[in-house]
Amino acid sequence: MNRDHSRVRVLLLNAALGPLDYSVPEGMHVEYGSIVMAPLGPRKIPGVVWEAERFPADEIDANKLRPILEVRELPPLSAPLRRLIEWTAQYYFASPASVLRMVLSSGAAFSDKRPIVEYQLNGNVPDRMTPQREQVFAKLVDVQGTISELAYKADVSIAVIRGLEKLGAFDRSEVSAFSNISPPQPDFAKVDLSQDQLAVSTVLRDAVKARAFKPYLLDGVTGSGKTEVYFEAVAEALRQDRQTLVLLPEIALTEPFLDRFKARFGTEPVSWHSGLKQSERKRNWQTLASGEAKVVVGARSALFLPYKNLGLIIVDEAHENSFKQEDGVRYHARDVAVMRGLHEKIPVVLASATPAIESRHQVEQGNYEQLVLPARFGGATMPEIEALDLTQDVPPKGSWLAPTLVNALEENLEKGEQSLLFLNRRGFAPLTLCRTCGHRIQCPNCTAWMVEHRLTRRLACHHCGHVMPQPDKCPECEDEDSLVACGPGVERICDEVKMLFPQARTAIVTSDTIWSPAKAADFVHQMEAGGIDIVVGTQLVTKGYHFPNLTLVGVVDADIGLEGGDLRAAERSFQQIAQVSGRAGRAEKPGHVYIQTRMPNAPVIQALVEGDRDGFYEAETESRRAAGAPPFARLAAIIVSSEDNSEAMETARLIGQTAPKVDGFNVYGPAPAPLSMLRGRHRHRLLVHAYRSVDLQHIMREWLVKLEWPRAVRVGVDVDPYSFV
Ligand SMILES: Nc1ncnc2c1ncn2[C@@H]1O[C@H](COP(=O)(O)OP(=O)(O)OP(=O)(O)O)[C@@H](O)[C@H]1O
Ligand SMILES: [Zn+2]
Repeated sequence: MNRDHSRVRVLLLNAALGPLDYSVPEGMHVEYGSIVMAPLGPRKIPGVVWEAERFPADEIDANKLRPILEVRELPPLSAPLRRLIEWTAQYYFASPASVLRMVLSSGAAFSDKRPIVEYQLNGNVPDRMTPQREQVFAKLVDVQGTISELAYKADVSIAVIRGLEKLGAFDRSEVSAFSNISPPQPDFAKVDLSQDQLAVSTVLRDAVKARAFKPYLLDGVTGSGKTEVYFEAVAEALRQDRQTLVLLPEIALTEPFLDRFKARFGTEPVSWHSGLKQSERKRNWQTLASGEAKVVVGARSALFLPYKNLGLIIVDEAHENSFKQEDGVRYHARDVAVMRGLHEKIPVVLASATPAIESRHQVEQGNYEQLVLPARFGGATMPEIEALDLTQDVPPKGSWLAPTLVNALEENLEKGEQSLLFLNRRGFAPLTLCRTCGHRIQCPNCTAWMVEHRLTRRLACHHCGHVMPQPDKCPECEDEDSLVACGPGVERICDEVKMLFPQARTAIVTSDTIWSPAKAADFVHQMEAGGIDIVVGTQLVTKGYHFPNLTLVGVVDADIGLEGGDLRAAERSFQQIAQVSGRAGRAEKPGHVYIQTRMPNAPVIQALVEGDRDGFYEAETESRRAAGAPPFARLAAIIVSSEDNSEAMETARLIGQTAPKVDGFNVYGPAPAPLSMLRGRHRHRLLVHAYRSVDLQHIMREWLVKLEWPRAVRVGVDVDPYSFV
């Protein structure tokens, strides 16, 4: 038999191993992209058949090859997807297996078609109650899920759920991982587009028909109808019987999106995010791989899924930094989306009211086409924006809202209109301090203060998740009643609002309160029904939402974002404040925005007040150009960490000392990271700066591959970094 047919290279789902060769037993059919099960030692692990020339590996003697055990009944991964996996691994210094893991989404691909058993409380209460059991009954009202999902949702151990199951507290039901879904209809509800909208949607529809790679920057002010416009492109993809992927930055935004999609297309799209149940995850994976799911809306991880015939990718709120993944494979979903478009030969639409400077630069370079929606839909006006100088308009002692803002809130309440206060800080207070000895309560695992969460009576580290009960005396000097909360978080602002306006109905919106799409849906419905007067929220409320009766926005502290100042600080502040301002006055009633600041003359604040977006962008772009910062050059961070500080330091020093000397390629550091301890690991950073003319990946690979460091040291590379801590 011809050796080439009996031997294949397989990329295994194991990040520690390179690809391995296997033999193909007679009668088994495999092709490139086939998903197979292969033996590895005593185990059996999944993998994908790959072109051998793309992953060099040691040639093993044909008679030593072990046979592939089975080919899964799943569509083979397409060539464009295989190229995307290779590109992502190469560009971001990740192992191909760790990218493959996102494609196969671990368990989701390997459904064995057995029905999944889910449980739901049935009202039977056991004779003996324990605190954990109480918790189950409190938290699992109307919740259905597998044993482990229920344990997770109730925050108890699996044993507690199992115990209750034995006592008959649950009803069980079998759910199939497979079901028929009715496809969205392109002409379910027609919308009349404005002239501007029509012009843009025509370009996008033609792009979908053209079936060619082309990136677009859909640049439209808040409330201009970007969603409405890209829906026309989705409709065209549906007519062409091709799939669409819509990426959203936050799972909290999926629920309102589903409603809106359903109103336009008659049925909900398939969703993909971390909040899915295992049964849903399996079903959704299978349906998008089979082509049955026509439209998928999801968080960044949806980008790597094996769509059968993708025809369009939309990245909504494309400027959002949450598209950058900060652990595992450190990729930027916006950028990988464009690469996927290139490989699949389809259009990619980046939609935003405040595009990233990187995206604008691509337009200037002629790589992306810009499509502009200059005005709000239906004659709604842009809100009036005013800066409040906190040094002049001083909040009373111990409070945070300036008198002018308080008056505005009061008037808005009287008018029966809704208000939103924005502060990008979860919890009650960012720091707890002892008045007697000056001790500050720090996380034991991180260089970070513990943040007080008064609603749950705990202190929490926002970096590693460590929590401790709220202490009643200073852990250092043991003085009682000496601990004070310093600075405000959203909970504290909400307390202030309640003191000022006891009659007002308030809501706190952060990832602590809105942690699932269902919670987000509750919030949206309450807002729409007029059940909330004043919302206090973090960046979670700044984007996407459309509440016609919301007319007042207060930015509690516009200066926070500029502290610490990495290269995008000003841009990010501008985007955040412009986005949150964009929630005000989106329908008939005009909106008003107050920005509290100590620096009313800062360029960011000035640009916001004057509505001079383009002026701000131009100045910011010029300063990036002058500084040789991205997008005019490229950066890569090297993060060295270990539980042993001297090991980490030595490795970082070794990396620094061996840095290659290449024109246009410079290495800065090492230096202790600003977050010098994270999850118990000491961290040191180096920063690589390279001009676009040099091949950063190639130089770095050649350099790092030759070095060795102790096993316990981790060296991570973050290409195009967004975080510098
Ligand atoms: N042609 C139209 N016909 C009817 N309603 C429209 C039309 N265009 C936009 N709208 C409505 O105007 C509101 C704002 O539109 P949309 O949410 O799409 O704006 P956006 O540009 O995505 O805003 P943002 O960037 O602030 O999220 C929505 O309620 C939308 O349904
Ligand atoms: Zn911590």
